[in-house]
Amino acid sequence: MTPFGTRLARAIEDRGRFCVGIDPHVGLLHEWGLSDDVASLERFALTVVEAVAPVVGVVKPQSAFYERFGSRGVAVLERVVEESRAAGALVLLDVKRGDIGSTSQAYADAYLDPTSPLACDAITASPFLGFGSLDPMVEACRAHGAGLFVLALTSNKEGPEVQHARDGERTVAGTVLDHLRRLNDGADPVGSFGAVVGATIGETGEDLDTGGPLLVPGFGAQGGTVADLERIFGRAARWALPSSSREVLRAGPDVAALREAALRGNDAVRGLGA
Ligand SMILES: O=c1ccn([C@@H]2O[C@H](COP(=O)(O)O)[C@@H](O)[C@H]2O)c(=O)[nH]1
Repeated sequence: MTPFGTRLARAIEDRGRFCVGIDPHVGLLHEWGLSDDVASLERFALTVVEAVAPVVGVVKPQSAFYERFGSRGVAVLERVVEESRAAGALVLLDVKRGDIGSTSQAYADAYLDPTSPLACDAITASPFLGFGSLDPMVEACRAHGAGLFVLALTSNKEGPEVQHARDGERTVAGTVLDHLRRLNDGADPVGSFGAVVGATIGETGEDLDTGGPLLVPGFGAQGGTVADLERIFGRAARWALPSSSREVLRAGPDVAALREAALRGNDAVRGLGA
C-alpha cells in the first residue's frame, strides 16, 4: 500500500494544499435555509462534497457535527467519506481520538482499517494519554497506508496551559513533535505522521519541521492569515495544510460559490514554504 505521505504529496502537487472542513454547524444549516435535522445535515454535507471534493486535495469532516444526530448522522458521515474519496479528495476525519492502548486499537480498527465502514485516509489523534498510547494507530497507518495527525499546538486559547507545560527542557508540544520526527525519519518526500498546529499560535520557539505534514486549523474564521502562516511555519510550511471550515461554508448553498471559495483559499496558500 502506498504510504499516506506519498499520497498526500501527490494530492498537494495535483490539487493544492488547502483543506476544506465539512462542519455542518447548526448556525450554518440555518444560514443555508435548512432545518436542524438529519435530512438537512445530509443535504448540507453532500452539497459541500459536490462543490469541493473534485477540486481540493483534502477534505476534513468534523465527526462531532455528524455524531450529534446519532446513528443516522454517522451514516451521513459514511457517505461524505465515500463520495469525497470517489471524487478524488483525501479524507482526513477530525475525530481527535486517544485512549489506553487496547482501546486505541479499536479506534484504529474503526477509522484506519480499509474494511471498516468508516475507513478514512487519515484521522486526528490526541497524544495526551502519552504518545505511546497511539501505537496501535501508528501500526495501522503503516499497515494500511493511512495517516495520523497528532495534536501538538492547537488553535484554541486554552491549549497552551497543557501544551506549553515543561518537563525539564522540553515542552509537552516539543515532546509530541520529537515523537513525530522519529516516526517520519527517512520518509521521502514526506512522512505519514503529521502534527496539528494552529494558525493562531503565535511565536512558540518550537521546531515545527518534523518531516511530516502539518494540519493547520484556525485559518479564516478563527483569525489566522497567510501572513501568520508565513511567520509561524517558514520553510516547514511546504508540507502545511491550512484548513478552513466556516469561512468556506458560509459561501453556500450555491455549489459554484462554494467551489469558488475553496479555489480562492487554495490560491491564497499556494506559494507557502517556497
Ligand atoms: O487545533 C485545532 C484542531 C482542530 N480544529 C478543528 O478545525 C475546524 C476549524 O473550523 P473553522 O470553522 O475553520 O474555525 C473545526 O472542525 C475544529 O474542531 C481547530 O479548530 N483547532
